[in-house]
Formats: sequence, structure tokens, C-alpha cells
Amino acid sequence: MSQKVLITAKVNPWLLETLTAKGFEPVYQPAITTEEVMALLPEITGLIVTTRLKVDKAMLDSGHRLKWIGRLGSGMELIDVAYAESKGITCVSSPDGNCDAVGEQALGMLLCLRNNILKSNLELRKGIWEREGNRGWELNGKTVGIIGFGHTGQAFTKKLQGFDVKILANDKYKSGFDTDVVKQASLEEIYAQADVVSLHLPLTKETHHLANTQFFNAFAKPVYFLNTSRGKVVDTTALVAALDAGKLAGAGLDVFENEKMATFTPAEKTQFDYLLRLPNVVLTPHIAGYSHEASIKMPQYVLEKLGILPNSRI
Ligand SMILES: O=C(O)[C@H](O)COP(=O)(O)O
Repeated sequence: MSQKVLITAKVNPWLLETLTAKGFEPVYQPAITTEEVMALLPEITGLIVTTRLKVDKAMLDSGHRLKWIGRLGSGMELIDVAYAESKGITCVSSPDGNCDAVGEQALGMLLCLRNNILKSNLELRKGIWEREGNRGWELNGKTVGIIGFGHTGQAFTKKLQGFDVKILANDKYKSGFDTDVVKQASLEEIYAQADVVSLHLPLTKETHHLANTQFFNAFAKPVYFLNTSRGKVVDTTALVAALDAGKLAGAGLDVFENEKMATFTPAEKTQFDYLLRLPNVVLTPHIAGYSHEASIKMPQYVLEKLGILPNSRI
């Protein structure tokens, strides 16, 4: 009997074809609900997930034959990995599959902000030809602070090469990564020197609301603030206040505390509408990692880590 792999999100057809070629039976249910997953799970060997669904203890308990979970993406906050592993279920993620896309998006938002591309474009659409009010700032010679030096922090660093910036990176759990390109730094050094700060952190109890009022007040000068990691790492109320007070030069946000617009509370709607009105804020709907290339690299790396495909990187 072929082993069934339940795919719970929209994926590149490459994954379905590859699983079939490797003798698996893909069960493709991109709109599946939690209840439906739990009903199907007893006959499933492999589970492919994104942030669409929470993989908690109850779900894992229904996976009697479940051998592995493949996360198409980086963040593992919705999977109870410790419990899965205690049941002998292997969990793999694929931050290496979408980090280039995220690094490019962080750079794109930064360039967009520093040269008033969004603002001047919106003005032109209204027939306003404004040059002086849109005079930009060069990245050349500036200091970029990177908080979190995992896959996406490193990818952003790579994309910044060629801009002649000084890069300071902070990672609570890493050391010894000083190179000619990047200098390992304390948060205090970043606060004191940065012109740009970019978050590349997973969402954990420790990082929740790490960017709060104290954080925004700590910078010596108004920085451009980028977040392509997780919305809940930022206290949105503090962010809005910092923008309002001119403590930030601008913000590029791909992620938000609540990403389901239909469920916004009145306060969340007010904050979001305020951000939308600011010309020095660029917002995107959590698409930083959503490149066509990532849609193949993520499942490819997941299958490689599970030993279903040979490792293409050695
Ligand atoms: O964690 C990630 O890799 C990205 O945020 C994308 O996750 P998602 O597409 O599963 O929401």
C-alpha cells in the first residue's frame, strides 16, 4: 500500500509530481480545515503544512501512522515540534527555500522607502510632479542593523553587498560570525549607530513584542524599520506611536499582529488605516517569501531533509 502524504496548502505542482514519482500518494487538500485533517490523519504518513493550520497535540494524537511533517517555510511556531518528536514524528522546515525571497523583499522595501518611490508614485498617480519633496537618501555609507542572523538575516546581508553599507548583526543565540561584510554587534551598538533596522526573528515567547516602546525609543536617530519576520514580534501600538512621534524615518512591513483583515478589532482597523495613510510606510500582505522559485525550493529542501530526494547541495 502506498504511503499517503496530506498536503494542506496550495503548492507548486512539482511537489505532487515528485511525491508520486517517489511512490507516495499525495492527498491534495489545499483548503482543508483542522477537523478534516484530523479525520484524514489516521491513514496519513506524511503531512505538508504552512501557517494555514495549527499542528497541536490533539491533531498529532490523531496521526497514528504519521512519520513526518514537512513545513513549507521557516516559522515553526504553529507546530508542537517537541510533542511531535516525542511521538517519533520527524519535523523539518525549509527556511533555506524562501530566505532569498525574504532578503530581496527587505531590500526592496528599504530602497522603496529611502528614495520615496512609494510616495512619489502615489503622487504621480494624482498628477503631482514633485521632486524636492521626494529627494532621497543614499544607502551608501549608512549603517544597517540586522536583528536575528538566521537564514533571512543572512540573506538580507548578502543582498546588501554592493551598497557600501556597514552591517551590524545581533543574534542572541549565535556568535563568531564576524566577517569583512558583517560585524557582530550588541543591541546597544545597533541602537547607537543604525540608520536602518531589520527584524529577522522567529516568533517565540522571548521575541513577542520585542519591538516595543522602549525599543523604538532606544535609537539615537530616526531609523528605517523593516519587519519581514513575524508581526507579533512588534507591538503595533508602540510602532504607530513611534511613527507618529517621528522616531522612525519610515517602515516597511510585510507581517502584522493580526493578518486576518476580516477579524480586525476596531482598534486594529484604526491602526492599520493609519499605517496605510502614511507615505513613509510600505505595507505588503506577508508575501516576502512568496516567490515562484521558493515554491519549488521549499518542498525540494523538505524532501531532501526527509531523505526522499538526494541532497542537491553537496
Ligand atoms: O515562515 C515563513 O517561511 C513565511 O512566513 C511564510 O509562511 P507561510 O507561507 O506558511 O505563511
